[in-house]
Amino acid sequence: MVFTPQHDQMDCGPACLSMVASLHGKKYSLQYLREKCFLTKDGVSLLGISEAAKKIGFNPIATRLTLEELVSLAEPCILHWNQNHFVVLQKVKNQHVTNQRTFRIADPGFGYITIDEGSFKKSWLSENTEGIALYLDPTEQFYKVEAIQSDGLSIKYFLDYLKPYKRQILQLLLLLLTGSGIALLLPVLMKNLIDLGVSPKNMGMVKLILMAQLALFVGSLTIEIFRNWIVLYVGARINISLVSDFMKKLLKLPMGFFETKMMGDFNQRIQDNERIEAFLTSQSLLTFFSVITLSAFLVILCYYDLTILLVYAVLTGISIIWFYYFLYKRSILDYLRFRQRSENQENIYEIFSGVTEMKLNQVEDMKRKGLKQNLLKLFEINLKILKLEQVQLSGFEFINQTKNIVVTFLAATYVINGNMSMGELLSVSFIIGQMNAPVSQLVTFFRSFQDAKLSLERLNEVQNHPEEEQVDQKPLGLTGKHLPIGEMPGVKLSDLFFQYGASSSPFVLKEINLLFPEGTTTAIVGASGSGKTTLMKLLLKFYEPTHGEVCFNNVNLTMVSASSLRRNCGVVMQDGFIFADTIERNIATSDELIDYTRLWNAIRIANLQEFIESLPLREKTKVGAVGNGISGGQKQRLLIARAVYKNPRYILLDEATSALDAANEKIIHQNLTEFFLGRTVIVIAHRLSTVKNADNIIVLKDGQVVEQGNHSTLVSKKAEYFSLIKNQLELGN
Ligand SMILES: Nc1ncnc2c1ncn2[C@@H]1O[C@H](COP(=O)(O)OP(=O)(O)OP(=O)(O)O)[C@@H](O)[C@H]1O
Repeated sequence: MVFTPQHDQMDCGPACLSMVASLHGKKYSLQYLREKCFLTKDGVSLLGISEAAKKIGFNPIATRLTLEELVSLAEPCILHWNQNHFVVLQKVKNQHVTNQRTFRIADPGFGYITIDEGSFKKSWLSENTEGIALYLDPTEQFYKVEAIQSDGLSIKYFLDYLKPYKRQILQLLLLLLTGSGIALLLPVLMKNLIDLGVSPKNMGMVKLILMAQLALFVGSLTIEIFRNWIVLYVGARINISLVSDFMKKLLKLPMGFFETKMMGDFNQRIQDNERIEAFLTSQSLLTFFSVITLSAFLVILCYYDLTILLVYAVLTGISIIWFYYFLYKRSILDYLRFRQRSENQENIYEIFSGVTEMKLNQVEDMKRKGLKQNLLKLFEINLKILKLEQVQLSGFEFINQTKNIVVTFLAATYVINGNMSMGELLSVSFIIGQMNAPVSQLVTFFRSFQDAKLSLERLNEVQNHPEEEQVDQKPLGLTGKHLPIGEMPGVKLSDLFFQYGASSSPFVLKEINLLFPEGTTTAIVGASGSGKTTLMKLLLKFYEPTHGEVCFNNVNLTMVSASSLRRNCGVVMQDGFIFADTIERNIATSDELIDYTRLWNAIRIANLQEFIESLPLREKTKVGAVGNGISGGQKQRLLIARAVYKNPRYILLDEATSALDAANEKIIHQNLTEFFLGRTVIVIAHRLSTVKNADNIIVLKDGQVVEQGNHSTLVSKKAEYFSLIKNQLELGN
C-alpha cells in the first residue's frame, strides 16, 4: 500500500480511498478523489467516500461490526476513527509471545502506526461494542478505468525563482567552497604544528602555524557572516515573490475551493512556500557542501589509514540505525501526542469561541476541568516521550564517543608502533570531531526532503486547480441588443436544478424557470432553508447549476467572466464582511481613488450621515477587526452603502435590512426605491414592508417556485404567499 498523506484537515476520506486503491495497484491523485468525494468544510461522509469509490470501480460495503467480526474478516478496510476521522486498517497481527493483538493503521494525518487493542477500541468503537468499517471490493471496471493522476508541480517551478539571484548564488557557492577549503586546511595545520613545530621544538614554526590558524579562523568567521547575509537576503526576496504569486493564483480560484478549506489549511500553504524556499536556499546548498567536506575528510582519513576509515564508517552506520530505530519506536507516542494535542486545541478553541454561552449557562468549571484532564494526559505522554528520547540520545552519544575512543586507540597504537606521527594522530581526532556536523546535516536533509515533497504536493493542488476565469469567457453584455425578437431582456433561469455535494444529496433548487426582467424589482420570499440564498449565489456564479442554465440577456453565465459579472452587481449578503479599514475604504472598495460625490451619495442613501458625523474622525474612522465595534444595523447600512457606491446595473440584497429599526428601514427604503429606478433588483426578505412594492414576488418552497405575482394578486389567491405573510411577514389576519 502506498501511504497517502492528507493535505488538509478535511482530506482524510479521499486519502484513505487513494491508499486502498493503491493496494489494488492504482494510484489516484488526491485532488481527483477529493472532487469525487464532494468534500465540504465538515470533511467527507462515509456516503461521499462510497460514492467516489463506486465511480472508480469499487463495490463499497459500509457496515457496523464488532471487534471480533472485524478481526475475522481480516481484510484492509477504511475505519471511522474517533467519530471525526478516517483511517485505513491494514492488518491485524497476533503477537505470539504476549498473545495480544496489534492493529496496523495508516492514518493519513500522521503515518503508519501499530497500536494495541485498548487504543484501537477507544478510537474505533462508536457504540460500546460496534464500530463502522467500509470495505471496498474492486470490480472489473476498477481495473479497466485508467487512474487519474495530477500533473506534478516540478521543483523546476521553484528553481525559476532562483534565476534573478544568479550572482548572489554564485557568491554563495564561492564562499561555501572557500569555507570547505578552510575546514580541510585546519587538520593539516594541526598536524604540522605538532610534527614541524612542537616535536622538533621549533618556536618560529609554532608561531607561524598559529598565525596561519588565526588567519583561517578570521577567514571562516567572515565567510559565515557573508553567507548568512546572502542566504537571508535571497531567501527573504524569493519568499516574498513566492507568497505573492501564490496569493495571486489562490485568489483566482472559484468559491468552491475555499468552501472546503479551513483557515489552518491556508496558513499551512504559506508555510509550505517558506519550507520549499528554505529547502532550496539553505538546506540543499548546505547539504551539498556537507557532502563535499565529508568526502574530502574521508579521503584524508583513507590516506592516513583504511582501518580507521572503516571503523569510523561502521560505527557511524550503527549510530544512524540506532537513531532511526528510536524514531520508529517513538512513532506510537508521537501519534498519541498528535491526537491529544488536536483535542486540546479544540477544547481551547471551544472555550474562547463559546465564552458568552459558557458564562450564561455556568459551564466554565466543567469545561475548565475537561481541559485540565486533557492537559494531564498530554503531560503523561510527554513524560514517556522524554524517557524514550533520553535513551535515544544517550545511546547515540555513547556510540559516538565509542567511535572517538576506538579511532583514537587505533591511531595511538600506530603512533606507538611508529606508523603514524603525533601530528597525524591529533589531525585524525580533529577530523572525526568535525565530521559529526556534516553527517547530521545529511540525516536531517533526508527528513526535510520528505517534508518538502509533501509541501510541493499541497502547493501543486493550488497551482493545478482550474481558475474561475477562463480565457474564452466574455465580459458581461450590458445591452439586450442581440436578443431574439420577442424575448425580454433580463436574467433568465431555465430548467435549473441545483444540489450541494454528492449526487445522492437532495436538490436544494428544483425545476426553476424564472425571468427577472431588466429594470424591474423582484422579491424572493420563502421559509428558512427554501433555497433563496442559494439561488442568489447561482446568479453571482459562486456555483454552477447541476442542470439547466442561467442567462444574462440570453448569454449563458458559463460564458461570462465572473469578475465582470460581479463588477456590475451591487450585493449585500446575509453574512457580509466589514474589512479592518476606514469607513470610506469599506464603502469605496471598488475604486482605488475614492469618488467623494458618490461616497456621500451612498452614505446618504444608506442613512449613515448622522452616525459618521458623530465620529471624531468621520469617514476616516477605522472599523472592523482593528477599529470601533459597530452595531448589526450599522454594519448592514455600511454594506448597503458599499453596494450603492458601486453604482451597479444589478442589485442583489439578501436580508439587507433585517437588523434595522423601523425608522431607519423606512428612510433607507425610500432612498433605495429612488436608487433602484432603471436597475434590475432582486431582494430576498422576510419583512412585508420590503417586499410588497416589488414588481414581482416569487415564492420558493422546498427549492421550487410555488407562486409568483405582485402583492395584491398573491394576497387575493390566499395560498402560499398569504400564509407566509400571515405566519412570517408580521401581518395579522
Ligand atoms: N454550503 C452548503 N453546503 C451544503 N448545503 C447547504 C449549503 N448552503 C446551504 N445549504 C442547504 O441548502 C438549503 C437552502 O439553503 P439557503 O441558505 O439557500 O436557504 P434560505 O432560503 O436562504 O434560508 P434562510 O432564509 O434561512 O437564509 C438548506 O437546506 C441548507 O441547509
